[in-house]
Amino acid sequence: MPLVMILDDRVTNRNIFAKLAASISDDVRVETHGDPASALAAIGAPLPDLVITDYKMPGMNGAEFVRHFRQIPGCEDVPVIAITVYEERSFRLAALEAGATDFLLSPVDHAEFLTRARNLLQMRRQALIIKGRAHDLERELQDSERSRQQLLRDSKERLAQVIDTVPACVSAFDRDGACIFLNSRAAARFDVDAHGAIGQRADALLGDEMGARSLSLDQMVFRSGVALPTFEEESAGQEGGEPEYWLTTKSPLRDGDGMIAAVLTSSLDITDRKKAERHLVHLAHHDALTGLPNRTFLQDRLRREIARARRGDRIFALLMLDIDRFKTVNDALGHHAGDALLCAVGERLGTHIRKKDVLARLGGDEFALLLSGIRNPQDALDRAEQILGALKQPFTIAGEDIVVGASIGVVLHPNDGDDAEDMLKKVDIAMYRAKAEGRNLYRAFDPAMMSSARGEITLEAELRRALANQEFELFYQPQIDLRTNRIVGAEALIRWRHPTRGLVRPLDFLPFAEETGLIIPINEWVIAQACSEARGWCAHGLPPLRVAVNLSPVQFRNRNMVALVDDILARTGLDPKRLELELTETILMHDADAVTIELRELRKRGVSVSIDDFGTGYSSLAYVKKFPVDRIKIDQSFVRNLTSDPNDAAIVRAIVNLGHSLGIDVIAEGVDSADQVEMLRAEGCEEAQGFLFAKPLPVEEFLALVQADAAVARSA
Ligand SMILES: Nc1nc2c(ncn2[C@@H]2O[C@@H]3COP(=O)(O)O[C@H]4[C@@H](O)[C@H](n5cnc6c(=O)[nH]c(N)nc65)O[C@@H]4COP(=O)(O)O[C@H]3[C@H]2O)c(=O)[nH]1
Repeated sequence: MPLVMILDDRVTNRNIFAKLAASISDDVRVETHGDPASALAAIGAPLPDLVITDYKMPGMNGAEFVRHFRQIPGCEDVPVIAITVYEERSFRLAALEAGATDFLLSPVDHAEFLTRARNLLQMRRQALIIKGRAHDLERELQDSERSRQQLLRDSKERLAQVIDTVPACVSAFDRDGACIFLNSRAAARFDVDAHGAIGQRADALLGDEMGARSLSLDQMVFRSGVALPTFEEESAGQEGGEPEYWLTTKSPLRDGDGMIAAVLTSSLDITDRKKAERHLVHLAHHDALTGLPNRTFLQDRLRREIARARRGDRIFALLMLDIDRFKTVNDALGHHAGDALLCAVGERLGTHIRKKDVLARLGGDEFALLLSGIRNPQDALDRAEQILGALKQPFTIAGEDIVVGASIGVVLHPNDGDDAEDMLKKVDIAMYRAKAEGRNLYRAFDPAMMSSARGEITLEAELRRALANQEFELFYQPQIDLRTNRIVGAEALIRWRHPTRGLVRPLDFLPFAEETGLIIPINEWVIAQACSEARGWCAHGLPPLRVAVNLSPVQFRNRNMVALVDDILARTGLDPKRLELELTETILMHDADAVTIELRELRKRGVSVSIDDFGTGYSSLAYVKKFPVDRIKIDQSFVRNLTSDPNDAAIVRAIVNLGHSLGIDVIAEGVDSADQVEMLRAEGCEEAQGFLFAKPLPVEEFLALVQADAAVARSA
């Protein structure tokens, strides 16, 4: 039953390590100690098979503890893992010299802890078997009546036979450094003949470096008379191949007089295990899609960076970034394109980091950058600016040029936090703020952001309450026929009359509603309310105006739109011809065939369909042919500079011509000047909507405007 001894002055660590060690196998026994002195005092039969000790402890550090431990009979070759936050060579050397077998860096990665501990326990078991066999042989040597010379020759042969059965390279060298035997594995490893090797020196057999190391360690055994603790060593691979790893034990071999005749070295090839261990550790720390470090890796490096920064006056920064419009690309071009975009973003970010920085993918479209050793806070902001610039350049994905951009949050250590979780939370808040403030920008964390971040947590609850308490209302923005100058329809635009914040605009809560799925009930309310109000307008003696409502991609994906619209039209009694659904290109591109079927059904009922924000999405202009639509809405970004930018004028002309060639009407949105109207009219654009005519208006004001318009029409 293997015994694992845990030594750590912190009770939390002790408990965690004890639990981990106990999970290695059912028969493992675990003993914990809080201070080195009591751990040393408690050592007796049975001896521990593995010791895991903290390095920094009050009273005695890890190196001193190991030194004392090694002096206890039987503990010379018990494997010891030292846990240290120090990566510096000097600490490692001190612990190695004192006899530690291996290291783990604090904070300890659980997967790494388990693999190391499991391997060392297994090695220990094998080492004990080898030791037992060597011991038997030694006894035979001592008991034998034959002459010492004869005895040595016989025993060498027997030793070779026994040792040949051991799954390790085993060799013995005498005091002069000459080989007295090699087992067959060692002979094969060193590419020599086992008999021909007898009498040769270690450096001739093992190569200069390994040979010299082996000889000097043998001398230590000759001098001390005790076995060396098991240690790991690395050797150059055969024929210049990958390096090989060994777990080596060296113990004295005594003759009949009790004199040390030779040193027995057994080396177990652990190369495959090392590789498997590294692979496992790699998998646990990397993202499968991009191959970049993952969140676990980042957290680990962040903790180390904090520990290191505490000891010096270093500052470092953590940047978290989220790809703007990633969801749109994913929805429009599919998951493969989304994956390709993430890999391309990862690669581009990779060209902007230095060797000591860490670039990680945290999941979804979120990446993080740990910038270590920056000189001042401005450095971090400059780097954020550079990254924004780099990500603004288009990516070519699936043959399309895609422009994305990013929102970046920045936190600094020690100013913004002194523990990893806290820093991650704050950088997330800063990034969220960058997103909320318009995307494609960076924001450094500011404590004032904490209160608004908490506000966002309650936003979901508030939106639910708003639905239940009917805090939403619809404003209407008139749509004008440019040929007659009459109001022919209106776009319904949602507003939230918040009990304390006043009137909230849609872009301040709709993106959040999209993320949480609350957009579905909200939009259902919008369609029902718009249909119900429009149905009532005729009672005011108004002409049968068209009413347009915006649909969200989420809503189209999750709902049977035909059934929903049928139900609302039946309930409100609105003539289907008066309802228009505004869709974005994203909705059309996603699952185009299914959307087309639904749109055909809706149009059969008389409902009309328009494409909103036309020209801003990914579809080529010709793509619109595929879809059953009645109207294209030219995005306001093209209308804004229509009279000053020839490119925008050309785009508007192309859209109008396209519409006409397909028999589709065109409406321009965001029209706010008479010059724009003139140009649109000259191009043949049928309708317009914008502040020039009216802003979105509360329903009563809108009705008053339409009544006035109708009066003008009557008097004309
Ligand atoms: N600068 C300028 N702006 C003009 C002008 N004319 C109209 N606008 C604004 O442009 C937006 C037009 O609506 P949209 O493109 O569908 O863009 C809408 C739409 O995408 C979304 N939205 C509004 N209501 C709903 C809704 O009920 N459901 C869904 N799914 N989305 C909605 O929110 C967006 C913003 O709505 P609003 O804030 O009401 O902003 C409106 C409107 O006030 C102009 O001449 N100049």
